[in-house]
This record gives sequence, C-alpha cells and structure tokens, in this order.
Amino acid sequence: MVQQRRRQHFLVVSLPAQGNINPALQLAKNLSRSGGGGGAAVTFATTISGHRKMFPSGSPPEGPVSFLPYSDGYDGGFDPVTGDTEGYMAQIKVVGYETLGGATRSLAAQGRPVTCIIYTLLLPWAADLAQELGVPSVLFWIQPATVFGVYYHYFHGFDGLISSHRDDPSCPVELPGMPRLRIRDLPSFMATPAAAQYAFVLTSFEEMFRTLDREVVENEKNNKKKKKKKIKVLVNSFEELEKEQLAAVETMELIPVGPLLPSAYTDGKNHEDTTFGGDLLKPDAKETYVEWLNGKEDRSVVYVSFGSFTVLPVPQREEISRALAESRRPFLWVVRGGREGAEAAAAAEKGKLVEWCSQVEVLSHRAVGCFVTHCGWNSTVESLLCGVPTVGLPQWTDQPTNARLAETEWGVGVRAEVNAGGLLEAAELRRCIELVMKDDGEIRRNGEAWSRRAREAVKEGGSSDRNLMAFVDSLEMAQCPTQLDLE
Ligand SMILES: O=c1ccn([C@@H]2O[C@H](COP(=O)(O)OP(=O)(O)O[C@H]3O[C@H](CO)[C@@H](O)[C@H](O)[C@H]3O)[C@@H](O)[C@H]2O)c(=O)[nH]1
Repeated sequence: MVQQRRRQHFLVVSLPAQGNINPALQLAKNLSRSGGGGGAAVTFATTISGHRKMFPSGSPPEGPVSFLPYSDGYDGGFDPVTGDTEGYMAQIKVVGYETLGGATRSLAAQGRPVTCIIYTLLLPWAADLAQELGVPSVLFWIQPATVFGVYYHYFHGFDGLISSHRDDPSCPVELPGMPRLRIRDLPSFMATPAAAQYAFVLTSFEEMFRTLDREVVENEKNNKKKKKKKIKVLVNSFEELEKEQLAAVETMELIPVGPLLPSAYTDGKNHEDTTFGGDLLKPDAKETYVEWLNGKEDRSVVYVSFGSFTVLPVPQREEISRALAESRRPFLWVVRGGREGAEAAAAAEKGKLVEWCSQVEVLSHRAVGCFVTHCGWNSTVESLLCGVPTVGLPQWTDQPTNARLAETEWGVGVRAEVNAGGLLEAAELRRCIELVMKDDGEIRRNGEAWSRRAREAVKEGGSSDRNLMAFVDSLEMAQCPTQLDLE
C-alpha cells in the first residue's frame, strides 16, 4: 500500500509587531524548504498596515513565501502605546476573522487551498477560523517553553496562589516541570497588576489556552482507539535549552524548532538569507554602524537595545547614557523615541547612536562583546546563538522570566538590579557590563558553549530542523485523503 502525499499550504498569521513578525517570517521560510517535492507552499499574513510598513515600496520581494495582507479594521495603523488596545483586540478579532477568512477562501478558489493555519500570540481567533475552514491549526509560541508552562499552570489552578503572593517579589514559585522561579521572575501580567491598557493581555492568553484545551478534548474524542496523540505547539526554542519544560504539559507536544534566525547566521549555507525580511522601522544606513564596527577590536563593543516596543523614560536614559559615556568601552545604542536623556552618550566620541539596525548582523559581528537588553525572547535567542553575553534590564511581559533563565539556568548573562524607585543606576550598569565582558569569565565560556549547541540544533539535520520536517510529515500523513492500493 502506498500513501499519496498532499503538498501542504501553510498560512502563517502574525500580529503586526516586530517581535512576532521576525520569528514567524523565519518559520515561514523554513517551512517552505520542508516536505518532499519542492517544498511546501507558504503564505504569510499580517495586517494591511503592518504589510505596508514591511514593504514601503508596495510589493514584497520574489521568494518562496507569498504575502497576504488582511484588514484588522485599522488600515491606517494602530499605535499600541497611545491607542485603545482592548478595543483594538476586539476589532481585529471580528474584522481579521472576516477578512482573513475571505482571503483564504479566495486562495482556495484560485486552486491554492490552505491546508494548515499557524498562528502566533494573541490571535486565538485564527484557530476558530481554521476550524470553520475545516483545516488544522497550530499555535506558534514565540516565547520560551518555560513561559508557556508558567502560563499553562497559572490558568490550570495556580492563579490564586500566585496572585496571593504578588506583594512578595522574592517568594519562591514551584510549578510542575518548571525551574525554580520567584514571583519577580514571572511574566509581568501575572506578577503585578497590569496597567489598565494592557489588562487585556492576560485575558487574551487565557482565551488562547482555553482554545488549546478545547483542541485537547476534541483530539481525545477523535483518537479514542488509537495511541494517544497529543496536540502540537511549535516553539521558538531548542531541545537542549529547555528539555524538561518542553515536556511539562502532558496533553500537548511542544515542538522546538528554533532558534529562528536568518540562515546566513546559523549554518551559513544560505548566504542570501541575511535578514528576517520584515522590518517595520527603517534601519539606519548600514555604513553608519557596520563599517564603524569593522574598525573595532574583537569583543570590545557594548551593544544596547530594548527591542521594538519599549521606549525608556528619560531618567533611565540619562543613567544609561552616563554609564556608557563614563565607560572606557565603545558602544552602539539603539535609541528609540528621540534622544532626550541620551545627550552624554551622543556626545561621546567612542559611541554610536542609531534609531534601528539589523540586530542579528550586529550581534554576529566579531566586535560585539556584550548586549544590554530588555530580554525580549527574540533578543535572548539571538544573543544566545551568537554567543554574546547579556546584561538584562527586563521591563515587562515574559522578559523577567527570560532574564532569570539567562542568568540562572544557562549562565549566559546577569540581571541588573534597579533601585527602590525602579531605576537602573549608572554604577550598577557599569558593574554588570564589566562582569560579563571578562574575557576568561564563566559567563563568556557558557555563552560559547550555548552558541555551539544552538547552531547545532538549527543546522540542517539538527534537532530543530528534524523536528520541523517531522511536524510537516505528520500533517501530510494525517491529512492524506487517498490511499493507492497497488496490489
Ligand atoms: O534595532 C533593532 C532592534 C531590534 N531588532 C529586532 O527586533 C526584534 C525584537 O524582538 P524582541 O527582542 O523579542 O523584543 P520586542 O520587540 O520587545 O518583542 C515583544 O515580543 C516578544 C515575543 O513575544 C517578547 O518576548 C517581548 O518581551 C516583547 O516585548 C528582534 O528580532 C531584533 O533582532 C532589530 O532588528 N533592530
């Protein structure tokens, strides 16, 4: 008996946020190499406003991934800092569901039916859409498996216990299958009451976990007689990094397929794949910072960046600015939201300030010796793969957990301590920078070891690569509608 395989067509759906778009786009590229017979078809969908920012010239470049913009009801753009975020999430749920549904049906009418929807965070409605269209859906979790596990337990019985200890940041938290954490290491939305504007995030995460719970129940119903199959969740992590946490939720198979970085920086085989390909902000001209880095000694430069979302308050910028200006090391600082507070650093001749850069190119440059970061998960895995030790100044969401993992579980960084007013002072920042920059230090050695393991996982034939291929194969076999009996 021979089974006829069907070519997959993945629809990868992302919010128009940089921290979501980058790993989702890289996953889309990797999926396009998967499956037999010339690879799977992959379409990447984000909102019209996000799509316009990604491709200001109008059309995306030719390549293995197709692009499908859909309306969220805010085609002119939405500012998550000043706008009504809760209203936005309610709107995208209705309008996105409708417009993405319509666009997906048009693809089917053109002879390109979608066979699987993969969706990133805060888009649980994409799973409902998949159900309506009669195709499977898979969550792509773009934070560490540890954070997935922590949220899972929070929504499965531990919420009361955690909430009742919120006043004690150093209180230990022991959750099944998770490393030892404290209240201060938990995702901010559960460790501290979120500002009203972001209260919706916890609700949205809960909705996402309830969607997964529903899938678990349906899956068990449909597979009663067969060997117990788990529902699948793709994760931007790798086996060695979070072995126990990946196995901590019994009813779900967390499949690590990361770290997702453009392949020029991982196995170096595809030299063309040097960017994620979806910058929402315009990078400074490369000559201004890459050529500047070229002139610096190996591991001498302090790179400072707080991701795509955080705009630090002016007093915090002043402290960082002072620490960098007074340090004897060269630095490259991505300053977002204007230069107020960064004047001392701007005036220092040994430093460079930019508004946006190609971070993976910077982190993989031989001249970069440490990364002062907010510990967003993409920044964390990018620095891990590049072997650049970190000084963490977590702000919110998963960042406190990521900072804890980097410091305690993997030993590749330190978390800088803030004062009673929540401010990281210049002296503390300088102390942390000197600690991680030590040439023969343990942190640097750990960083090198984890960099090797991360590259090993993601290269062709490595564990993450094999996991992704096996995931695609499992879908092909599951959906195979035809069996040709040759006998
Ligand atoms: O000048 C810059 C600065 C950043 N980046 C890239 O932008 C992305 C930033 O992602 P991340 O480090 O995860 O930070 P955020 O943009 O803040 O991401 C949000 O989304 C992530 C995924 O959910 C969470 O882990 C973070 O906490 C959350 O703030 C990374 O790929 C960087 O390489 C650049 O290319 N150039």
